[in-house]
Amino acid sequence: MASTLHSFASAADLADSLADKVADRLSAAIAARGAASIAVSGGSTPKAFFQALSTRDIAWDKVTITLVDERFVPADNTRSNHLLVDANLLQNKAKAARFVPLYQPASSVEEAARLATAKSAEIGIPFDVVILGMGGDGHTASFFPGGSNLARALDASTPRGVIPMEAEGAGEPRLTFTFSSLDDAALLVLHIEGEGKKDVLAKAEGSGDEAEMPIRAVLRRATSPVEIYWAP
Ligand SMILES: O=C1O[C@H](COP(=O)(O)O)[C@@H](O)[C@H](O)[C@H]1O
Repeated sequence: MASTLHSFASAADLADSLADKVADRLSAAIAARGAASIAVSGGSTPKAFFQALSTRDIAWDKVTITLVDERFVPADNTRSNHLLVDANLLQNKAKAARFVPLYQPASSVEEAARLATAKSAEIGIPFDVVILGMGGDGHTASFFPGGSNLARALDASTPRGVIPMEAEGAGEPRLTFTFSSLDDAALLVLHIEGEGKKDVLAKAEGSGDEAEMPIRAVLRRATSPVEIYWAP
């Protein structure tokens, strides 16, 4: 499916524009079905966007927020994506939203993935909005090059749900939604910032294996068009 690049003069401009776009999509879903869902990424990039989105005037009590991926760490760990969402998105007007965490206090990441799959199954599918990020190694969600479960995660026939992932570049074991859970979102966004990420994107858009740069799976095979949001 084709992708469209939206470039902005600054990260602040991008955050505002993306927040407006996402808020419009969530409001449209609420108008149509009485509920809306969004799966967001962690990492360093989405903070300003989260803060902008949290102020938008929509019926947040009808919105379910989850993460596209998470570290297998509790929510008070500084590396938790849940902590980032708590501090920056579940604030202001968005405080009224329901949050479904991927981390579960289980004895193994495999068990946590099973529990997270069961909990997230209550969220309507497909997601109304998915916001992906991308690492300098070409990973997105927790689809890491060399990841223990990468082939399963990227296989379009793997059912929707959350699976475990371990990889050298990932630090802790991870929990990630599968490709099939994310690629058909009504609004599918890849949010990246900086010249370095633009170069990584250009490389990913070239030829080469998906396993080498897993973002390629999204750019090449997502059912929905990919809206790429970039600022320097
Ligand atoms: O590990 C992760 O990294 C990616 C990219 O993060 P960034 O810090 O380079 O913006 C992120 O999309 C993913 O959700 C996160 O778990």
